[in-house]
Amino acid sequence: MIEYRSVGKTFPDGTQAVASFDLTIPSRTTTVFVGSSGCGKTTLLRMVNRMVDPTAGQVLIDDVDVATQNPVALRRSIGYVMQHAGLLPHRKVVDNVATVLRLNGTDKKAARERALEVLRTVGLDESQARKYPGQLSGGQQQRVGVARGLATDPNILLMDEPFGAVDPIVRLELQVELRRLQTQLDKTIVFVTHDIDEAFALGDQVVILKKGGEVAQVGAPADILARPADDFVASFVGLDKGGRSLHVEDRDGRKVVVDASGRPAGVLEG
Ligand SMILES: Nc1ncnc2c1ncn2[C@@H]1O[C@H](COP(=O)(O)OP(=O)(O)OP(=O)(O)O)[C@@H](O)[C@H]1O
Repeated sequence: MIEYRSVGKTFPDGTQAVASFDLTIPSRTTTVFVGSSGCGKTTLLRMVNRMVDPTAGQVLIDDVDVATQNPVALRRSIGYVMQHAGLLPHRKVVDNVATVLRLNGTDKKAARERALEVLRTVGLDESQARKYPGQLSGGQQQRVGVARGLATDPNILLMDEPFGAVDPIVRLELQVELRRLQTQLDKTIVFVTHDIDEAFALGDQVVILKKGGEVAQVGAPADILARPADDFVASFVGLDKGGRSLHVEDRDGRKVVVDASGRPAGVLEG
């Protein structure tokens, strides 16, 4: 479990990124921070592994304040996946993944074996593992980024807009893949995005943020859609202009669900 208790962050230049933030993130679930640019998502995410230290309040992992932990050891014990995969271009894919393990003291052979195993988990084979990052597509590079985040089998995986730089179709594929991985691996995932559809697709718990890390609403996607807290949330999730409204039409005895613009979204069963 990760807990934010009255957490604030003011950067040395006086920018207040987060005013006062409280949240509990249950273990083995996916929590998504979603909000527009500059609302403090990345700052909040990075407080978990001490890439950013709060200037007020506490962040606790399983009841232990991260401020009491060695930052380097903490960072190595938590998976981190960033937007542009962040791979070393002159090192083969397998070595990019093995590097984290080597830093943790795993010997070379075991590190390579584990790297290949975790690359297989994210859908990459041995021939791709032997390539350099630049020889892979953007979507494949992101898979390598995820593999690297998972290499040490951390309990917590932090993901900062990991699918932001790939095209929409690959992005959907990666979302499906992450959901599959989550069922298989059971990690505590904290995921940052500014895309509400992505947040709803991935989050067990979705945290909609306003500027300064202010929480507009926290909840399961269906609950947010059913009961948006205010007009800001309704508009952010696309309820205000009928963007998500669906209705049922009878077509040859089948109940077809149709969106506001008349496009079919599916068929009602039962
Ligand atoms: N090192 C820093 N020094 C000063 N201000 C910072 C620093 N890092 C972030 N900020 C500011 O803090 C606020 C929150 O930034 P943060 O990156 O957490 O937002 P975000 O929601 O992740 O945005 P984006 O989606 O654009 O990445 C912004 O106003 C940003 O400019």
